[in-house]
Amino acid sequence: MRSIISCLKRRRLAVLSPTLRFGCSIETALCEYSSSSFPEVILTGKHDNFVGSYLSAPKYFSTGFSSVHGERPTAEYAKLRKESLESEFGHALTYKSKSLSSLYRFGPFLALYRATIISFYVLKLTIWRLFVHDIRRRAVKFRETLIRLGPFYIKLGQALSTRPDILPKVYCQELAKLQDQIPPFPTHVARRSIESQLGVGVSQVFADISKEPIAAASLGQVYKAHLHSGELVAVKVQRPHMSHLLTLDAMLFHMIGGQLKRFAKARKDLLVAVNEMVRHMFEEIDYILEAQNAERFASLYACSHKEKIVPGSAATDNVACQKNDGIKVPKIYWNFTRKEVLTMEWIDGIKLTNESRLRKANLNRRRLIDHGLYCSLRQLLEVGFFHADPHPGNLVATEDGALAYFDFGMMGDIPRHYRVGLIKVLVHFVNRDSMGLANDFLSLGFLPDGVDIQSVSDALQASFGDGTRQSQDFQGIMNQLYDVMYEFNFSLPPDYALVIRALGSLEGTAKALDPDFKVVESAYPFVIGRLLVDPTPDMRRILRELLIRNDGTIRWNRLERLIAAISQQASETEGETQESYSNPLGSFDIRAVVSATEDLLQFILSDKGSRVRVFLVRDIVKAADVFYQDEVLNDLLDEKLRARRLFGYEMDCGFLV
Ligand SMILES: Nc1ncnc2c1ncn2[C@@H]1O[C@H](COP(=O)(O)OP(=O)(O)OP(=O)(O)O)[C@@H](O)[C@H]1O
Repeated sequence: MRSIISCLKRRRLAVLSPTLRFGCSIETALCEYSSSSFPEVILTGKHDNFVGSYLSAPKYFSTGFSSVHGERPTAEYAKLRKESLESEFGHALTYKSKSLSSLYRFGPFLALYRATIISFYVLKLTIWRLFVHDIRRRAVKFRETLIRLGPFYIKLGQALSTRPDILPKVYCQELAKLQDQIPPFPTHVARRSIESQLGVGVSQVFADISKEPIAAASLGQVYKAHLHSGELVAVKVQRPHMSHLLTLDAMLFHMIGGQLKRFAKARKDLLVAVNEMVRHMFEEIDYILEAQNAERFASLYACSHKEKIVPGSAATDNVACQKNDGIKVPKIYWNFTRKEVLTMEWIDGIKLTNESRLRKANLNRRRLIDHGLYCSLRQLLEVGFFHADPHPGNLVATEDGALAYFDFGMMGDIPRHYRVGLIKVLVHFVNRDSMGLANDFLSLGFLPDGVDIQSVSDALQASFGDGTRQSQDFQGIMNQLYDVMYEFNFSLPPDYALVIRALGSLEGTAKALDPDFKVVESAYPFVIGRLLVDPTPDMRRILRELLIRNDGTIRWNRLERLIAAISQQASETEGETQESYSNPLGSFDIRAVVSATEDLLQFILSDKGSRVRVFLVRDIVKAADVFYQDEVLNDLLDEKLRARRLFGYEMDCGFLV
């Protein structure tokens, strides 16, 4: 409380008082603000007809005004953005004027009021914890408290659920249950918001709209409506005053967090992580950005893209596209979309958790899982732009067997070196190469510089245990890794936290269809495919690591699996398969295999491959020995069928004797 009062005295609560004046356009002003020297404090500007408040998060502003994913915004986007802002802030002096100006006039008191409420709940929780020592009960209470505290804290809890580097595992598991916990807000408020955002009456835009929301979520709720043209649409309307509420809570949280850091030995990176989460939250309440994300996602994944691999290139968006019905994304109606209202095509779907409806619709679950996993792996390992929250509420099956994605508010964009890093982690994990894994974690920034890498490797090696890990759940594997890494003060870079969230959500969703589903195992053929088709040096190095041990010996079992996968792919390509559909996960261009094999042979024949050649010759001699001494040879001589299976044609094996 003292800190709030001191901030009030120092007038750092700019959000609540019209301290800044400017005489330029809204965009220029906000851009200037974003690059101003203000710390993470809310900024308010008042200039005749403009009152606004924003968290000074430069990335947030840059997303909105100067760059979208590093590109200049399209003219259409900039126009919509401007309209949205003007409508938002214009209303400060129109129909919402009273409520908003009173909000600002009484701002400091509102902040104090809110701070009191938050303190009350925090105090209650702290006292309760003094009497309850069971960590699971504590975690449940923590989750319940977050729900009481509202959208900001619910979203924060959802984000924290993927951060076992910040919170204990039990808490993370409990917070993962935080979904759609807020009751819907009244429809008349939603209608008013639609009208104010679109600038016309609801009946002028929609021929009809459902009386009650079809779905309510933490930040908004969805209505079903018909346009006058007859098209069925979903209208997502944001909860009122969302940006103000989030801003206020974010600011108070930041202030309290700052003080906590001073008094308690809070982790240094905690506030950085929370700031990143808040940034994502602000992105989520910008439906124009969400609509853009949906279109980008559709253009990349709603049809099958064969990436043109440009050796060494970082850009992966240059894709050629063939139509594929496997993935669907709702089409955006830009004319009826603003910052707080999103109008999109209505997609009728069956929730993946609704087993009986899926069965009735005669949908092939295996196909749904494979397509979902294939799409997710392409997002994470191939293209980089990914849906960070594919939980069962955001993925539905359509009657024709496609998978539809909803909710593009939380998206991640990982650069190529991170994607390669992820593949390395997977391969080192499968190889149980603890030193490789430890080095990956260090180079990806999971571990602080100067960490004793040998100790990390030893701890990881010990955790590999009895060798059953490969078939474990992704969540199980992560939990085990976290347990090990916790000792070494590891922290997850925000992008990776999102990747892990995406994989965790995906596994949860797939498990709703198939309780035995394992992400890591199922992803393996895809990873192999990536390694084969991508001829860049780093990928070739990983392929070699997969097949050849550090000491130069060859992993024959892996090679055998690889050859089996290739021959299956070859037979599918030739149309020999009897299956009703071909699994996209193991599909790759057979020409790429030839090129990969050539590269591998070149390596073996090069100077660097001299050790491998020694082991190769040794293994061949050993194998020949087995042929001479074992019954295998007799079997071969006796059963020509076996010979045919081994060599592909009937032969006289006599020469071997
Ligand atoms: N285009 C659509 N067609 C049909 N139903 C939809 C559509 N878009 C959303 N829905 C329904 O509305 C629900 C909520 O939508 P969405 O997840 O986009 O909202 P949200 O406010 O972003 O939720 P969250 O709290 O998960 O961020 C979805 O789970 C889905 O059931």
